[in-house]
Amino acid sequence: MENTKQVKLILEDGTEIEGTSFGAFTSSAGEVVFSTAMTGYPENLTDPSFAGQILVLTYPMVGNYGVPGEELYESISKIFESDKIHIAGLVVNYYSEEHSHWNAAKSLGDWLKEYNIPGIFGVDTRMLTKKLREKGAMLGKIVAETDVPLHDPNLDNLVAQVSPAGVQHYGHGQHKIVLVDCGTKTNIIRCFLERDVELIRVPWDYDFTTLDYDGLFLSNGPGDPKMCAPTIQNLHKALQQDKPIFGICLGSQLMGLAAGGDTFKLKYGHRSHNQPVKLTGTQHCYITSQNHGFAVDTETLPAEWDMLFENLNDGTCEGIKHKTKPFFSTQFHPEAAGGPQDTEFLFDDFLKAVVEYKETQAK
Ligand SMILES: NC(=O)CC[C@H](N)C(=O)O
Repeated sequence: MENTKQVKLILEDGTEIEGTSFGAFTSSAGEVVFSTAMTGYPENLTDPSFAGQILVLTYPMVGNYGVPGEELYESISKIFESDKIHIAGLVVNYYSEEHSHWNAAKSLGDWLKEYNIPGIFGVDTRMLTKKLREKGAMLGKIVAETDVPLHDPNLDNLVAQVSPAGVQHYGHGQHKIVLVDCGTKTNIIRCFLERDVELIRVPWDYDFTTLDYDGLFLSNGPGDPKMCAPTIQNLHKALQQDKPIFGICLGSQLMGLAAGGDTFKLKYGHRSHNQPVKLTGTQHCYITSQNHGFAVDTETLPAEWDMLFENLNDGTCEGIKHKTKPFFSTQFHPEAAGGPQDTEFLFDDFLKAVVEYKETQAK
């Protein structure tokens, strides 16, 4: 065994669990959250929405397919959801040191080491998940040699930390889409570039209302949506117009806040690849990929807005929609990566709304 150093996972309620270190032998604090997805750790670890979080995976064997090598397409990763690991730490039951997969370039442990992120294995992650479900998401820390204080990442402006510094352009399609990057997953960019789009990717606090565009997209991102005051202000202005707007995850929460509604923190969040959501007014259920700890409080939405999707596990809001204007959002991830791709058609619905908007403008 390459590394048999012991480390501890300590939760804010006093729970202490001993395990073995893999990845970087260092200490780290964050919010402890769990995902019940069975695969997809390369995607999860690079999803910027996980910034500040110690991720517990309930699937018992992790690392067996290693980590793929990077490949770029027009400066965008073809493989990962951003250009680095964002989690604060990783907690697994069995870490498989021997990996084997046709596109593996390195082990999960070596990849974590590259970014100085600690992992702990030998933890009963299902017991831990039951605890997090009963008590709710908790702060915690992985402690190696030196202790660190607990830290609540939801008090930080994590979006400002993961959003890009400048504006970038991609694609040469017919429809000009502004993507407000609050920590976007690259598969959202890939989903747009597979369609007839020119993408203008702007930072979270950029005043996009001054730009010439046909449709506005609001990305996913880490932390409490209420930290994004400048984005909410700009979005509020965009809501006064008629140009189509689509938001995913944090983008959905920002849409709710800009519309005048409120958001709240869920007891333990939704993180998995099999979350059932119902399209309001129908009996259609979609199985979706999710990663969120906050949600829009539908009770607080103004009269012009409706819930678009409902989570069939806990009844919470999985998306909202304006009753008359082409504005809609999903709390889940239609771009998947990882997870089911059943709702990718929502990108087409958005672009259809863009085409319709442009046709009415041309009349
Ligand atoms: N994936 C996301 O965009 C997550 C949004 C927000 N940070 C939440 O946890 O609810």
